[in-house]
Amino acid sequence: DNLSSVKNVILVLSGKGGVGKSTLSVQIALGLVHAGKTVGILDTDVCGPSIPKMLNLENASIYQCDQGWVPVFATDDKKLCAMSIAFMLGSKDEPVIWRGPKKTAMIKQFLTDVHWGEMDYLIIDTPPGTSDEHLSVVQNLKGRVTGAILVTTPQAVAVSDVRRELTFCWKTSIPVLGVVENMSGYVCPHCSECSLIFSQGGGEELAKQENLRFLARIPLDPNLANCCETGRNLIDVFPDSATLKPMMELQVQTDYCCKSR
Ligand SMILES: Nc1ncnc2c1ncn2[C@@H]1O[C@H](COP(=O)(O)OP(=O)(O)OP(=O)(O)O)[C@@H](O)[C@H]1O
Ligand code: SF4
Repeated sequence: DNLSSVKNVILVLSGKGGVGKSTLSVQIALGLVHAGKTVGILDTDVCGPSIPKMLNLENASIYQCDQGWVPVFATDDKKLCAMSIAFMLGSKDEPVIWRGPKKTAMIKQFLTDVHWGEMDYLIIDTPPGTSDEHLSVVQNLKGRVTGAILVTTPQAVAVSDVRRELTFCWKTSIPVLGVVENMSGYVCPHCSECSLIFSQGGGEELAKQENLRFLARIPLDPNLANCCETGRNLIDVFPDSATLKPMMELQVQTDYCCKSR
Protein backbone atom coordinates (compact mmCIF):
# COMPACT_ATOMS: atom_id res chain seq x y z
CA ASP A 1 0.00 0.00 0.00
CA ASN A 2 1.74 3.12 -1.23
CA LEU A 3 -0.11 5.31 1.29
CA SER A 4 0.58 3.18 4.36
CA SER A 5 3.40 5.45 5.57
CA VAL A 6 1.45 8.68 5.07
CA LYS A 7 0.31 9.90 8.51
CA ASN A 8 -2.26 12.54 7.51
CA VAL A 9 -4.26 13.12 4.35
CA ILE A 10 -5.82 16.58 3.91
CA LEU A 11 -8.32 17.47 1.18
CA VAL A 12 -8.52 21.09 0.06
CA LEU A 13 -12.01 21.81 -1.29
CA SER A 14 -14.04 24.73 -2.59
CA GLY A 15 -17.37 25.23 -4.28
CA LYS A 16 -16.08 27.81 -6.74
CA GLY A 17 -13.07 27.96 -9.01
CA GLY A 18 -10.22 30.42 -8.54
CA VAL A 19 -10.73 31.01 -4.83
CA GLY A 20 -7.18 29.98 -3.96
CA LYS A 21 -7.17 26.23 -3.27
CA SER A 22 -3.86 25.62 -5.02
CA THR A 23 -2.29 28.75 -3.53
CA LEU A 24 -3.25 27.74 -0.01
CA SER A 25 -2.35 24.07 -0.57
CA VAL A 26 1.15 25.13 -1.56
CA GLN A 27 1.56 27.69 1.23
CA ILE A 28 0.27 25.25 3.89
CA ALA A 29 2.70 22.65 2.55
CA LEU A 30 5.63 25.09 2.60
CA GLY A 31 4.74 26.15 6.14
CA LEU A 32 4.62 22.54 7.34
CA VAL A 33 7.97 21.85 5.68
CA HIS A 34 9.34 24.97 7.42
CA ALA A 35 8.18 23.38 10.69
CA GLY A 36 10.18 20.24 9.89
CA LYS A 37 7.47 18.01 8.41
CA THR A 38 7.64 15.94 5.25
CA VAL A 39 4.84 16.83 2.89
CA GLY A 40 3.47 15.71 -0.48
CA ILE A 41 1.02 17.60 -2.66
CA LEU A 42 -1.25 15.71 -5.02
CA ASP A 43 -2.79 17.81 -7.77
CA THR A 44 -6.08 16.14 -8.71
CA ASP A 45 -7.11 18.94 -11.06
CA VAL A 46 -6.58 16.80 -14.15
CA CYS A 47 -7.83 19.40 -16.65
CA GLY A 48 -6.24 22.47 -15.04
CA PRO A 49 -3.15 21.40 -13.06
CA SER A 50 -1.45 24.39 -11.42
CA ILE A 51 0.67 22.89 -8.63
CA PRO A 52 3.81 22.36 -10.79
CA LYS A 53 3.83 26.03 -11.79
CA MET A 54 3.27 27.12 -8.18
CA LEU A 55 6.22 25.00 -7.03
CA ASN A 56 8.44 26.10 -9.90
CA LEU A 57 8.50 22.53 -11.23
CA GLU A 58 7.11 23.21 -14.67
CA ASN A 59 9.90 21.43 -16.52
CA ALA A 60 10.01 18.38 -14.26
CA SER A 61 8.95 14.90 -15.33
CA ILE A 62 8.49 11.69 -13.38
CA TYR A 63 10.08 8.25 -13.53
CA GLN A 64 9.19 4.84 -12.11
CA CYS A 65 10.82 2.72 -9.42
CA ASP A 66 9.86 -0.83 -8.30
CA GLN A 67 7.11 0.54 -6.02
CA GLY A 68 5.58 2.84 -8.63
CA TRP A 69 5.93 6.40 -9.89
CA VAL A 70 8.33 8.58 -7.95
CA PRO A 71 6.88 12.03 -7.15
CA VAL A 72 8.90 15.11 -8.05
CA PHE A 73 10.88 16.65 -5.18
CA ALA A 74 10.50 20.40 -4.79
CA THR A 75 13.23 20.96 -2.20
CA ASP A 76 16.83 19.71 -1.99
CA ASP A 77 16.23 18.08 1.39
CA LYS A 78 13.40 16.03 -0.19
CA LYS A 79 10.91 17.22 2.43
CA LEU A 80 8.40 18.40 -0.17
CA CYS A 81 7.28 16.48 -3.22
CA ALA A 82 4.41 16.71 -5.69
CA MET A 83 2.51 14.67 -8.22
CA SER A 84 0.44 16.09 -11.04
CA ILE A 85 -0.70 15.05 -14.47
CA ALA A 86 1.30 18.01 -15.77
CA PHE A 87 4.49 15.96 -15.17
CA MET A 88 3.26 13.42 -17.73
CA LEU A 89 2.33 15.81 -20.53
CA GLY A 90 4.62 16.39 -23.47
CA SER A 91 4.15 20.14 -23.38
CA LYS A 92 2.78 22.51 -20.73
CA ASP A 93 0.24 23.80 -23.27
CA GLU A 94 -1.12 20.32 -24.04
CA PRO A 95 -4.80 20.11 -23.00
CA VAL A 96 -6.26 17.11 -21.18
CA ILE A 97 -9.63 16.43 -22.79
CA TRP A 98 -10.92 13.46 -20.83
CA ARG A 99 -14.32 12.16 -19.83
CA GLY A 100 -15.11 11.20 -16.22
CA PRO A 101 -14.00 7.51 -16.26
CA LYS A 102 -10.55 8.35 -17.57
CA LYS A 103 -10.07 11.08 -14.95
CA THR A 104 -11.30 8.68 -12.27
CA ALA A 105 -8.78 6.04 -13.37
CA MET A 106 -5.96 8.57 -13.33
CA ILE A 107 -6.73 9.67 -9.78
CA LYS A 108 -6.92 6.06 -8.64
CA GLN A 109 -3.43 5.59 -10.05
CA PHE A 110 -2.18 8.71 -8.27
CA LEU A 111 -3.34 7.22 -4.97
CA THR A 112 -2.30 3.62 -5.51
CA ASP A 113 0.68 3.70 -7.91
CA VAL A 114 2.72 6.63 -6.59
CA HIS A 115 5.48 5.73 -4.15
CA TRP A 116 4.80 8.48 -1.59
CA GLY A 117 7.10 6.96 1.03
CA GLU A 118 7.21 8.15 4.66
CA MET A 119 5.29 11.37 4.92
CA ASP A 120 3.70 13.48 7.65
CA TYR A 121 1.15 15.11 5.34
CA LEU A 122 -0.32 14.46 1.94
CA ILE A 123 -2.26 17.53 0.80
CA ILE A 124 -4.74 16.83 -1.98
CA ASP A 125 -5.61 19.88 -4.07
CA THR A 126 -8.93 19.31 -5.83
CA PRO A 127 -10.78 21.00 -8.71
CA PRO A 128 -13.81 23.14 -7.75
CA GLY A 129 -17.13 21.48 -6.99
CA THR A 130 -17.99 17.88 -6.20
CA SER A 131 -17.48 15.76 -9.29
CA ASP A 132 -15.68 12.69 -10.62
CA GLU A 133 -12.31 13.70 -9.19
CA HIS A 134 -13.67 14.15 -5.66
CA LEU A 135 -15.61 10.91 -5.69
CA SER A 136 -12.60 9.07 -6.99
CA VAL A 137 -10.42 10.45 -4.17
CA VAL A 138 -12.99 9.51 -1.53
CA GLN A 139 -13.59 6.00 -2.92
CA ASN A 140 -9.91 5.21 -3.17
CA LEU A 141 -8.99 6.59 0.24
CA LYS A 142 -11.81 4.74 2.04
CA GLY A 143 -11.81 6.43 5.42
CA ARG A 144 -8.14 7.47 5.33
CA VAL A 145 -8.78 11.20 4.94
CA THR A 146 -7.78 13.01 8.14
CA GLY A 147 -9.93 15.98 7.20
CA ALA A 148 -10.92 18.60 4.68
CA ILE A 149 -10.13 22.30 4.56
CA LEU A 150 -12.91 24.33 2.96
CA VAL A 151 -11.74 27.43 1.09
CA THR A 152 -14.10 30.30 0.38
CA THR A 153 -13.92 33.96 -0.54
CA PRO A 154 -15.96 36.39 1.57
CA GLN A 155 -18.84 37.02 -0.86
CA ALA A 156 -22.22 35.41 -0.17
CA VAL A 157 -22.25 33.51 -3.47
CA ALA A 158 -18.92 31.80 -2.72
CA VAL A 159 -20.01 30.99 0.82
CA SER A 160 -23.23 29.39 -0.43
CA ASP A 161 -21.19 27.28 -2.85
CA VAL A 162 -18.95 26.08 -0.05
CA ARG A 163 -22.02 24.82 1.79
CA ARG A 164 -22.35 22.21 -0.97
CA GLU A 165 -18.82 21.05 -0.19
CA LEU A 166 -19.80 20.76 3.43
CA THR A 167 -22.76 18.56 2.54
CA PHE A 168 -20.43 16.49 0.34
CA CYS A 169 -18.14 15.98 3.36
CA TRP A 170 -21.05 14.92 5.55
CA LYS A 171 -22.39 12.50 2.94
CA THR A 172 -19.00 10.92 2.38
CA SER A 173 -18.06 10.92 6.10
CA ILE A 174 -15.05 13.19 5.68
CA PRO A 175 -14.25 15.17 8.83
CA VAL A 176 -13.98 18.93 8.26
CA LEU A 177 -10.85 20.52 9.75
CA GLY A 178 -12.16 24.02 9.20
CA VAL A 179 -12.92 26.94 6.92
CA VAL A 180 -10.45 29.48 5.43
CA GLU A 181 -11.60 32.80 4.06
CA ASN A 182 -9.24 33.79 1.25
CA MET A 183 -9.07 37.11 -0.64
CA SER A 184 -10.44 38.75 2.48
CA GLY A 185 -9.45 42.38 1.92
CA TYR A 186 -6.58 43.74 -0.15
CA VAL A 187 -3.16 44.55 1.27
CA CYS A 188 -1.74 47.69 -0.32
CA PRO A 189 1.85 47.07 -1.47
CA HIS A 190 2.78 50.67 -0.58
CA CYS A 191 1.52 51.09 2.95
CA SER A 192 0.34 47.54 3.89
CA GLU A 193 -3.12 48.95 4.72
CA CYS A 194 -5.79 46.26 4.26
CA SER A 195 -8.88 47.54 2.33
CA LEU A 196 -12.08 45.57 2.06
CA ILE A 197 -12.89 45.00 -1.61
CA PHE A 198 -15.60 42.43 -1.12
CA SER A 199 -17.58 42.06 2.06
CA GLN A 200 -15.75 40.37 4.90
CA GLY A 201 -16.58 37.64 7.37
CA GLY A 202 -18.70 35.29 5.21
CA GLY A 203 -16.40 32.34 5.87
CA GLU A 204 -16.25 33.03 9.59
CA GLU A 205 -20.03 33.34 9.75
CA LEU A 206 -20.42 30.01 7.94
CA ALA A 207 -18.00 28.38 10.36
CA LYS A 208 -20.00 29.77 13.30
CA GLN A 209 -23.34 28.62 11.90
CA GLU A 210 -22.11 25.11 11.17
CA ASN A 211 -20.03 24.80 14.32
CA LEU A 212 -16.78 24.47 12.38
CA ARG A 213 -13.35 25.80 13.22
CA PHE A 214 -12.47 29.07 11.47
CA LEU A 215 -8.85 28.56 10.45
CA ALA A 216 -7.76 31.93 9.07
CA ARG A 217 -8.61 35.00 7.04
CA ILE A 218 -6.04 35.50 4.26
CA PRO A 219 -6.06 38.85 2.40
CA LEU A 220 -5.46 39.43 -1.29
CA ASP A 221 -1.78 40.22 -1.33
CA PRO A 222 0.32 40.94 -4.43
CA ASN A 223 3.33 39.50 -2.56
CA LEU A 224 1.50 36.21 -2.12
CA ALA A 225 0.56 36.17 -5.82
CA ASN A 226 4.21 36.83 -6.61
CA CYS A 227 5.27 33.85 -4.47
CA CYS A 228 2.76 31.65 -6.30
CA GLU A 229 4.13 32.70 -9.66
CA THR A 230 7.64 31.73 -8.62
CA GLY A 231 7.10 28.74 -6.32
CA ARG A 232 8.48 30.45 -3.21
CA ASN A 233 7.43 30.50 0.44
CA LEU A 234 6.00 33.81 1.67
CA ILE A 235 8.05 33.59 4.86
CA ASP A 236 11.32 33.33 2.94
CA VAL A 237 10.69 36.17 0.50
CA PHE A 238 8.42 38.62 2.31
CA PRO A 239 9.03 38.13 6.04
CA ASP A 240 7.43 41.52 6.79
CA SER A 241 4.25 40.85 4.78
CA ALA A 242 0.98 41.54 6.60
CA THR A 243 -0.27 38.23 5.18
CA LEU A 244 2.39 36.24 6.96
CA LYS A 245 0.65 36.22 10.37
CA PRO A 246 -2.68 34.79 9.12
CA MET A 247 -0.83 32.41 6.80
CA MET A 248 1.23 31.05 9.69
CA GLU A 249 -1.97 30.80 11.72
CA LEU A 250 -3.44 28.66 8.94
CA GLN A 251 -0.36 26.44 8.84
CA VAL A 252 -0.27 26.02 12.62
CA GLN A 253 -4.03 25.39 12.87
CA THR A 254 -3.85 22.75 10.13
CA ASP A 255 -1.11 20.90 11.99
CA TYR A 256 -2.95 21.21 15.29
CA CYS A 257 -6.31 20.05 13.87
CA CYS A 258 -4.73 16.96 12.32
CA LYS A 259 -2.87 16.11 15.54
CA SER A 260 -6.05 16.41 17.59
CA ARG A 261 -7.92 13.90 15.37
N1 LIG B 1 -4.66 35.65 -1.13
C1 LIG B 1 -4.25 35.85 -2.37
N2 LIG B 1 -3.56 36.97 -2.71
C2 LIG B 1 -3.15 37.20 -3.98
N3 LIG B 1 -3.38 36.36 -4.99
C3 LIG B 1 -4.06 35.22 -4.72
C4 LIG B 1 -4.52 34.90 -3.42
N4 LIG B 1 -5.17 33.70 -3.47
C5 LIG B 1 -5.09 33.31 -4.75
N5 LIG B 1 -4.45 34.20 -5.50
C6 LIG B 1 -4.20 34.16 -6.95
O1 LIG B 1 -5.46 33.87 -7.57
C7 LIG B 1 -5.29 32.99 -8.66
C8 LIG B 1 -6.18 31.76 -8.44
O2 LIG B 1 -5.70 31.04 -7.32
P1 LIG B 1 -5.63 29.46 -7.30
O3 LIG B 1 -5.15 28.92 -8.61
O4 LIG B 1 -4.91 29.08 -6.06
O5 LIG B 1 -7.17 29.12 -7.14
P2 LIG B 1 -7.89 27.69 -7.24
O6 LIG B 1 -9.05 27.73 -6.34
O7 LIG B 1 -6.88 26.61 -6.98
O8 LIG B 1 -8.29 27.67 -8.76
P3 LIG B 1 -8.97 26.46 -9.59
O9 LIG B 1 -10.38 26.43 -9.15
O10 LIG B 1 -8.77 26.87 -11.00
O11 LIG B 1 -8.20 25.21 -9.22
C9 LIG B 1 -3.80 32.65 -8.71
O12 LIG B 1 -3.21 33.43 -9.70
C10 LIG B 1 -3.26 33.02 -7.35
O13 LIG B 1 -1.95 33.51 -7.41
S1 SF4 C 1 -3.86 52.16 0.76
FE1 SF4 C 1 -2.74 54.04 1.11
S2 SF4 C 1 -0.75 53.81 0.07
FE2 SF4 C 1 -2.12 52.18 -0.62
S3 SF4 C 1 -2.96 53.00 -2.50
FE3 SF4 C 1 -4.41 53.47 -0.88
S4 SF4 C 1 -3.84 55.49 -0.18
FE4 SF4 C 1 -2.13 54.74 -1.39
